[in-house]
Amino acid sequence: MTTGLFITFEGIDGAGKSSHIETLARALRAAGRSVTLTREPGGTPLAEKLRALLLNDAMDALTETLLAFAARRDHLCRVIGPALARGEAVLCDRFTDATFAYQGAGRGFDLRVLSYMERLAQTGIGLGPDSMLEPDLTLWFDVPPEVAAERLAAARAPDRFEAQPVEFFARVARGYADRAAGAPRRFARIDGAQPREQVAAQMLAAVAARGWLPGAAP
Ligand SMILES: Nc1ncnc2c1ncn2[C@@H]1O[C@H](COP(=O)(O)OP(=O)(O)OP(=O)(O)O)[C@@H](O)[C@H]1O
Ligand SMILES: Cc1cn([C@H]2C[C@H](O)[C@@H](COP(=O)(O)O)O2)c(=O)[nH]c1=O
Repeated sequence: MTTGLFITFEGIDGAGKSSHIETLARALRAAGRSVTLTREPGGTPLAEKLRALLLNDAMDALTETLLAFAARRDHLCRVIGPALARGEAVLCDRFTDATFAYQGAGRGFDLRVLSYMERLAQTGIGLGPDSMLEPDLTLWFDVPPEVAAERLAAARAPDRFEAQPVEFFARVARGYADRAAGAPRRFARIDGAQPREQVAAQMLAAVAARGWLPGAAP
């Protein structure tokens, strides 16, 4: 039985997820929670090796998908599941919605196969043999692809995904919108195009609205 809190951060590259995850960690710690901060692909020694392959080596969409789910399974078994069982808040920079957005909407990989793999990878982690573990909340940083591209161009050398054209990110953004429409209670849309302080305020309000931070009544 899991007793913790599982919050994921999603959005296209350059949306501002990584800039805000630490802010939420600090707020939750100040509210008395133990926090595990982690990311996908990655979060374990094995998954970090798979991340390096996924971000740097050329491969087809099926190979990307298999690597993403292999990394996720190891991460769930070794880090996320145990932290939730200890009652911690797990803040994860990307999770399965990224696979639906990037490999599904971005690359055109079959969404029904992704749904099957999602169930396979996320079942048997803390909740009992037949229950699929899902985030309690997904903070979706929604930013127009052109804005994200401008930010990234100013920030760093691109990896294999960040080097994709703006049309790819327009498809990925639609993929996130579709996932959000399919799970409106789990998703909170954050307008990531706002200045940082306003983005942080939206994020904290979304968590407080669920009763996990002081400030807003659930
Ligand atoms: N609200 C904002 N306004 C302007 N610039 C921002 C904002 N949020 C983040 N940035 C800047 O945009 C760039 C990308 O931000 P960040 O790395 O947090 O995005 P990300 O969503 O984690 O991207 P990736 O998924 O590619 O790692 C950074 O240079 C960051 O400083
Ligand atoms: C989990 C996951 C990630 N990706 C892509 C999305 C990003 O371009 C990179 C991760 O880089 P970040 O700077 O940490 O955001 O990987 C993917 O294609 N599929 C996935 O399942």
